[in-house]
Amino acid sequence: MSPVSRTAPGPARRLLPRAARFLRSRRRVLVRLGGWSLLESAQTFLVGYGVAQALDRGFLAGSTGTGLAWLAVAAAATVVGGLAVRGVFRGLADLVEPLRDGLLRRVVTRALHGAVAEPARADNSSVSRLTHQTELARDSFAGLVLVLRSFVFTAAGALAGLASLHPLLLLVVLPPLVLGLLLFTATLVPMAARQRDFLDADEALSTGYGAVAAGLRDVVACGAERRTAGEADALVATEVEAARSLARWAAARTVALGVAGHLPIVLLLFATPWLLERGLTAGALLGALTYLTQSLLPALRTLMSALGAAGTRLLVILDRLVGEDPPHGAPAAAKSAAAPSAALPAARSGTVESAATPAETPAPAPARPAAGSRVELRSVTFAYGPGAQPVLREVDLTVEPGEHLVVVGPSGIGKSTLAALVAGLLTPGRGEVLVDGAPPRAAGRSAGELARQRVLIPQQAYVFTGTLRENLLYLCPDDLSAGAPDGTPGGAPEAGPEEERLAASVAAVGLGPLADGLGGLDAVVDPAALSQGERQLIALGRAHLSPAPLVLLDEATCHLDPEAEARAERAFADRPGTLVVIAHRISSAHRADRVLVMDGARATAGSHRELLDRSRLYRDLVGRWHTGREGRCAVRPGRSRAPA
Ligand SMILES: Nc1ncnc2c1ncn2[C@@H]1O[C@H](COP(=O)(O)OP(=O)(O)OP(=O)(O)O)[C@@H](O)[C@H]1O
Repeated sequence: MSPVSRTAPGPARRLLPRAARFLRSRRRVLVRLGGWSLLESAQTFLVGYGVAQALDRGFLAGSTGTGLAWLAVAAAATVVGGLAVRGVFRGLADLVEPLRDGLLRRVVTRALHGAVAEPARADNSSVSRLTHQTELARDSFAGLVLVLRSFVFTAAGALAGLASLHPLLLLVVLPPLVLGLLLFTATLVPMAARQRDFLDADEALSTGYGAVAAGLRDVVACGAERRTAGEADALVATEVEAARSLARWAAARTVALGVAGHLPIVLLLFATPWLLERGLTAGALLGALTYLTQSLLPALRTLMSALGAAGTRLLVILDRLVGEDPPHGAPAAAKSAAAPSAALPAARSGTVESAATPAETPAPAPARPAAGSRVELRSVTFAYGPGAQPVLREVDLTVEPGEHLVVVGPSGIGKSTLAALVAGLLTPGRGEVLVDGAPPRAAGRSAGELARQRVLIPQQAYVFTGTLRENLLYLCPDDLSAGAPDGTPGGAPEAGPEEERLAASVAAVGLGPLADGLGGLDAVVDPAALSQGERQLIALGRAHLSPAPLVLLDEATCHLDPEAEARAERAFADRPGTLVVIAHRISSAHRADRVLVMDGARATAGSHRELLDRSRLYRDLVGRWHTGREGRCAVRPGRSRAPA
């Protein structure tokens, strides 16, 4: 029924021995619960029996007093039932809390063992197991004990009552009841399997989306959008199919509920003339209906829905908490869900083409940037929402190929927005942005081609777990990244012109000491262990090596000290290509061919000297920078738009 169903021994069979052990060790609690529950049987019996006697011996026999007395018996039975419930709840805690404690102990032990075995690998799912899943298990178990026990004792009381009123009543009521119960029982195991499939598919989907979200920059930068979307679609389709399959079994369960829960009443009414002919009294008929409608069938319905929902949930959760230890907490399907990121290692190692779909295969690109791109903004207006004030209004700008432009302006004026527009991450509301005569996101241009056309390094530099070499060659074509003799990307290469270029870029941006400290280019980098400045150096090295003729540095050196920043910027100025720097320090402006001052609606361009004469805002900014009131990274979480 489902493509994700299993043939391995089901969770029920795996858990049964443990459940039996758990219950055996709590015999006394069970006996106490049984004792209180017997009172519930008595209550059920007395309610139906009292109603029948009230009618036959009292009201129909002309003795109102007797009738009322029997009704009083039925009412008293209800009070006794209340006492029984109180006792049951007391006993319940003694059964349920040990289960929860045991589960918690097991989860903590497993998490600690996992952490000791693999310290670098955090098992975050333990938190969910410790809190949400153990609570769910406890609540579901408590609900099931209550409902199951109540059904057994209520059914015993009701069936005894029916038999005492007229044995033939059992003949009418029992067959549909048993048939419905059998049907229901038959759905239990497949339903649990479907529930498990659904949970697995759901976990796989969220793991998959998590992986995609974490690797979005890689996906966009490497042109793997279609492939990633295809993999995400497959995960969604699996979950849809699992949900459909679950719904089909839920429908089968509804049929079982109809047979067991409604057919006995219909049959009883249908068989009434036949029963009356065989000595059934009106009181007994009313008593039988009371048993069915007030006790037996409500208990059955509660049992079925509780077993259906809480039961299957409990089975699945318990299996997860106490079942076989998965390699490190993740279910099999969840691991396969990491599939979208499978595209990433190839992409990360620099083989951009290997990550792109055939339709998106980028055209061969020069290994070194050409003279540079020409960037034009023609009357560009951009706002972040339909009703929002434009951040840029009617901005015109031309950056010539090979030019080095520095953009300055007060915080929040739109400098990063400008960079994102040029990089093609945003599209202007009005006007046009052209890079070498075409919009960066021109129709037909793949993400891979876009990555070869320009590099944008934001403040929050992106470094991934992999070797330093892989990080640096991430945006390079194959000729440089496939340096290993066997062509294995990222392998230890032989010295050659490409290796020299790699070394030259490392030296140019000032990455040498960091590379040495890490253990060389083939040392594995742990992003979390790097400082922000170190991450920026690696991202700068990556941009420097890329063949893109346009480099956009959006405060990409803000965590470097002034000397390191100057060195990195010099490296980019010396690199062929067009360079646009969103300035972090005014010293950047001194090094530029031209400076663009953004001032709300206006943007003025000129050399540093010219702007000191012409722009009051520029003079202010220079003054502020010199007095040290500017120059910190203004990272705003959640606003990063740029793949590095
Ligand atoms: N994703 C976004 N959604 C809505 N508004 C945004 C978004 N990103 C930026 N803005 C707003 O657009 C304006 C310009 O932001 P932008 O980041 O381009 O300025 P900036 O000059 O680069 O600032 P800073 O120097 O502080 O980095 C700001 O008012 C900012 O709050």
